[in-house]
Amino acid sequence: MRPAARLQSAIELLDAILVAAKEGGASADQLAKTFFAERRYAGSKDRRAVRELAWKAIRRFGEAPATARSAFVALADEDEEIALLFDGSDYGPAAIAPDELRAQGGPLPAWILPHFSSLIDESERLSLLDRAPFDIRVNALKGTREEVARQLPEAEMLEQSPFALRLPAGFPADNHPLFGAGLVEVQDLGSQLIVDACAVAAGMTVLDLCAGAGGKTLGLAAAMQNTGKLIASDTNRNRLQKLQPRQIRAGASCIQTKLLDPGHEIVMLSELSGACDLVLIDAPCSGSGTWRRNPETRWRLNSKRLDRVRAEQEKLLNIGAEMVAPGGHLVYAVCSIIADEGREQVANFLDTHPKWRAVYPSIGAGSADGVGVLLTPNHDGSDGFFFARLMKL
Ligand SMILES: C[S@@+](CC[C@H](N)C(=O)[O-])C[C@H]1O[C@@H](n2cnc3c(N)ncnc32)[C@H](O)[C@@H]1O
Repeated sequence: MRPAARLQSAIELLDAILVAAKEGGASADQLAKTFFAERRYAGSKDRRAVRELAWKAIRRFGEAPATARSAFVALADEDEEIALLFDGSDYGPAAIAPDELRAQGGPLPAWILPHFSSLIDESERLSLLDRAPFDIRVNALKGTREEVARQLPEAEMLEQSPFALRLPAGFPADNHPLFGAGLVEVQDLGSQLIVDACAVAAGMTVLDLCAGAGGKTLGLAAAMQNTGKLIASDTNRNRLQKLQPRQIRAGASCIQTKLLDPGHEIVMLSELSGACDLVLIDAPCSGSGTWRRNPETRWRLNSKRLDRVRAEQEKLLNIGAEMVAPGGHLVYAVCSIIADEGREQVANFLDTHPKWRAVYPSIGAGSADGVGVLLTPNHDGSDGFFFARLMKL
């Protein structure tokens, strides 16, 4: 494909991403896969170039542009290489008219800025849309970090967490034997630090209430040395089903999964009521801490959705709290840098639950945000997360 044709394809892909963001359709990654599957004539270099252009536009505009073309026309004002591609040639985009609509605004949605934690300064804001690094967690049930690092000479050992390694972006993980053998899992440093904050030990009874596909559950199983009772629950069958092959690969046999009916969680978990040493609530959230990885999710967030996830988080805190044994702990986590989902959510829980206290987690990263910890891309080199460790008296 000629460069102008690549730009025209990027405009078409971005239009599909804009429609999906508006209507709650497939993710940008999924749409890109379908887009290229339907255009077999595009070679791997074309696909990479089209994707890079589309993602450049996604990262550049915090609020959804009216059309993909308006985004690229605005980008052309800032980047001469893009401007030259509006050449009106066959398969390329038409030349830009002087009065054409241009997308406006900065890389972050203006409405969200007042909601950020007060720790999000200008340097953090600039880092929120950087390219995310590629981190892995070594599965201590199968090997040591040193052994894995010897097999991955390009890996950097991350000092903040005991099993974390960082690989160069674009590392071909898919067919690597270490992944197939369950020796390593792809997992951002921030997620690994949340597992560290759980401070679980062999033989404990642990509930991972919002386990999803079990990224953190597998880390917990390794920290528990595959002993004790580890229940992974979720209301989403598809996500929870993905845990099974990962669990087998990782050799984590102490995990039991439990599919929950929304609205009936407490009854369905009644055998764990007041019995858990640790409950992890990795709650659904705005995802504002992972915009580096999924920048188009900025276009899906609005104040109504934010209110909905906050209410869901409050409900989950109450469910999780019910399951903790006296003297046991609850770790509440969100991949968000929005104060209402993090610091304020936990402050509200403590105000309304007098038998609970916050305990500052001893981990090697983050900044204190209220009684919890905020991890941020610039300060910690991880995705953005808030988490707090609470004890039931
Ligand atoms: C942030 S994701 C969890 C990610 C997962 N812990 C991991 O490490 O990959 C939040 C999860 O909460 C689940 N969820 C939402 N409402 C729930 C509820 N009422 N009870 C349990 N899980 C719920 C969602 O289905 C989703 O999988």
